[in-house]
Amino acid sequence: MREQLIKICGLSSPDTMQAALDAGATHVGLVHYQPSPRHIELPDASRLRAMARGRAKVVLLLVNADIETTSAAIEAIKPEVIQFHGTETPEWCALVRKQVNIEVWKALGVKDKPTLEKSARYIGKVDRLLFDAPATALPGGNGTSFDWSLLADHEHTAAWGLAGGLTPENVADAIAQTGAPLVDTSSGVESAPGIKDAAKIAAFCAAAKAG
Ligand SMILES: O=C(O)c1ccccc1NCC(=O)[C@H](O)[C@H](O)COP(=O)(O)O
Repeated sequence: MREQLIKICGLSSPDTMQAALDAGATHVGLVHYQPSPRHIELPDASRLRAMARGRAKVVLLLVNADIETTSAAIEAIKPEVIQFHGTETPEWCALVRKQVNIEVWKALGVKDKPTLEKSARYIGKVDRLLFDAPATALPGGNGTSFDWSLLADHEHTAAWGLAGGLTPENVADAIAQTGAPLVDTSSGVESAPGIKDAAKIAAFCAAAKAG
């Protein structure tokens, strides 16, 4: 039976990292992007990274980071995955993937069919596409969903995941509707922006596994 992949994104404290690991998250996201309420500095990120070693894959989340920031973050965190969540080009993603030999994901905001089809330019350049809601106040982490029916007849030719407004209450339905092999949440498991809630994390993971 296929394992449901579950990413809890925007973790920034040891207790909620522990909650995500104990709940069975397969991926844990660390946001290194100053404007985000989930931004984590590299020393703290490195300490959370150590907690996850051998239990879940650490996803370093960057948004249009320059080479120095990208290099420093990779060196400090040594993630299993880098998720680019800005306007990074397929060429940039492929270059980083080749240079550092780390799994690379590209997040894309799905507005309509054309934007979904444009994701094809990343095929072969990244390891996974993450279909998220379009950027609003932030490039991601806005707690808003996109129209999942847009995925109904989309031919997935690469590994992919679903993000945007997923909660313990709707994640099973999202999986049933889309067949998403990976689900990703940030706002939906928080009590306030940037404040992760251990009970919501557990509920999300349980619902996703049951989905
Ligand atoms: O989480 C953030 O604060 C964030 C900020 C800037 C870019 C990306 C960000 N999050 C990336 C993610 O993968 C989120 O989990 C994804 O966008 C879904 O967020 P949400 O709708 O809040 O569940």
